[in-house]
Amino acid sequence: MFCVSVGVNFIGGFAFASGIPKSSVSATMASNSVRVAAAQMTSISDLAANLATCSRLIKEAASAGAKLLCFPEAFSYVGTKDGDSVRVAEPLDGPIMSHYCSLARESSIWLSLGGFQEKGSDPQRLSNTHVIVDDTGKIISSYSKIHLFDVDVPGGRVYKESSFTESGKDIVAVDSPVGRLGLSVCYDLRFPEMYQLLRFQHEAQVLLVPAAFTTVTGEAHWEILLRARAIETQCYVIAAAQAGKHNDKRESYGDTLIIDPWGTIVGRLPDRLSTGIVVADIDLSFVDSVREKMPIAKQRKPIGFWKAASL
Ligand SMILES: O=C(O)CNC(=O)[C@H](CS)NC(=O)CCC(=O)C(=O)O
Repeated sequence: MFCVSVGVNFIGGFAFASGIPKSSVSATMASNSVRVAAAQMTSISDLAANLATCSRLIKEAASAGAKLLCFPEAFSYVGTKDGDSVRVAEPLDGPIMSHYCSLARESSIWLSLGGFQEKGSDPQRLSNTHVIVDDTGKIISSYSKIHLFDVDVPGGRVYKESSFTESGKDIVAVDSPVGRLGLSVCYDLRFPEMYQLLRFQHEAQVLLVPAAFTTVTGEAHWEILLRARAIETQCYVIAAAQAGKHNDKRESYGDTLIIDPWGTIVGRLPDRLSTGIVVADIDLSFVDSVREKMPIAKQRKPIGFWKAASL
């Protein structure tokens, strides 16, 4: 079974839980736009099973005409306990990432692989790395998660990501066929200054937020934070999410979203927890027009202004 969902909240967006969409997708594509896709999945502690799911979703996205497919944080593996992901961690030139690079090449599609367990020099700790692969299967950029999820979730678990993860140091933006991408991972979403830098210093047009939000925090904050980041940076936001039960102890909120620079949701799966892809058309001239009509880049005050004003 598959379903296509197009409604007031899905302007230009299509979602399908599996298979090829019923409607003729290309007939509705705007002339100067580029199609993107975002995946939703429930990764488990089985590398081969997750790779098979990703492979299927990559083929779906490519046949829907998407130039870029974004996967959620921890797409290749979600362990049952913290140590598990350190054990499966590999360098970016290891066998796991090369499988994903081959899939990109075979389907001629760019991939955003958010939250790969990257092995570093410290055997006790990994980097939570967002990797961009081009349509020839080449890794062209990577960003390691800067803000680590050390949080006592009210009514939920205590998380201490820093106990097994090394924090990244560099902000990363990279050009792609769908515009200039600003890279981030999950909990970074709560730190707006990073997205301000991505927009105003690194000239991002499309912000990528692969995530595995908790159910409690997702319900309260997910959509609001994502739409706020889109509105205040005047960027498209693509937020691929882990969804549902990974194991007995772990569950993710889901609700993969694509949002335009006006804050409108243009892509959302019909079911918050299903596995599948959603596609939407990115129109960079719309980014320009929003920025031209509301010129916040020129109107914002430098830090020095605030210091002087408060004296
Ligand atoms: O470790 C893995 O397997 C994948 N990584 C995660 O799940 C990470 C670190 S524990 N989760 C988050 O950042 C949740 C953020 C969140 O839920 C919020 O900001 O509210």
